[in-house]
Amino acid sequence: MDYTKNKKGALTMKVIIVKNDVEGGKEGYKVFADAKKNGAKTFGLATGSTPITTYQEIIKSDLDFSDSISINLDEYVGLPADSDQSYNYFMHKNLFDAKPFKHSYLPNGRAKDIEAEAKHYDEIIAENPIDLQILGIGRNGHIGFNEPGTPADSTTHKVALTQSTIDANARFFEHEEDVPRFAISMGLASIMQSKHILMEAYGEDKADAIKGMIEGPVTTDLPASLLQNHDNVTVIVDEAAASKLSGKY
Ligand SMILES: N[C@@H]1[C@@H](O)[C@H](O)[C@@H](COP(=O)(O)O)O[C@@H]1O
Repeated sequence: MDYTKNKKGALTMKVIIVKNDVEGGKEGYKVFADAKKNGAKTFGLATGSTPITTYQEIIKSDLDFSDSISINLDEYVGLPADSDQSYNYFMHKNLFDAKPFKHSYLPNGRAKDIEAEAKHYDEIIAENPIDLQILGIGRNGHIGFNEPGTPADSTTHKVALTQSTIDANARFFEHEEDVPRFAISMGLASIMQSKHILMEAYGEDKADAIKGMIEGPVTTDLPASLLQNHDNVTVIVDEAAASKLSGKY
């Protein structure tokens, strides 16, 4: 375990390398438990397969979020209301049904006016500053749905998903053409405002993105690399996702 230096030479990312996602979930749980103990009230949550083991550990525990707020990163745009592919559905199934929060916010991907919804979501984030934000990473280094090239000062916005993300997400859908082409996502600036960021990544197909995030240049071509300029980031990766790192951690 060690720290990596950002461009300013400050110690930033705490990198924890684990055997697999099950071990990672236990470490992730500890980060949530510590945050709660230290008075965190608002938790930024993520979907995807990555945070599931952390959510499972939280569910098994006696952590109580009934006095906490959750704010999710993103949601697909335009899925049918009853879709079991929505991130709203995912969060209920994987966390909220077992561990209800006082209030849980997700962007409304079925809003008529997505721009107005984005503005409303930024107001929610401003009123509830995020104490701990959990993140996964896309194979192209995206965080939330902030694809390469997203401006660093972006707030919540509508996103056209890249083909790489559509392909990666197709595994969750019956047909590739069912994968939504648009989403609404917190922006990079919104994510960077969180007091503490927990990034988790598992598997070899995340190795390039993790290498760029920790050891590459800070560039919006790989949005997660911006995290080098945040002063409180914990990274939990398995050996496969860490396999391309050249520094000692
Ligand atoms: N919007 C989500 C991201 O929040 C997530 O980090 C990424 C990786 O997903 P997975 O964890 O399944 O690899 O997928 C989607 O694009």
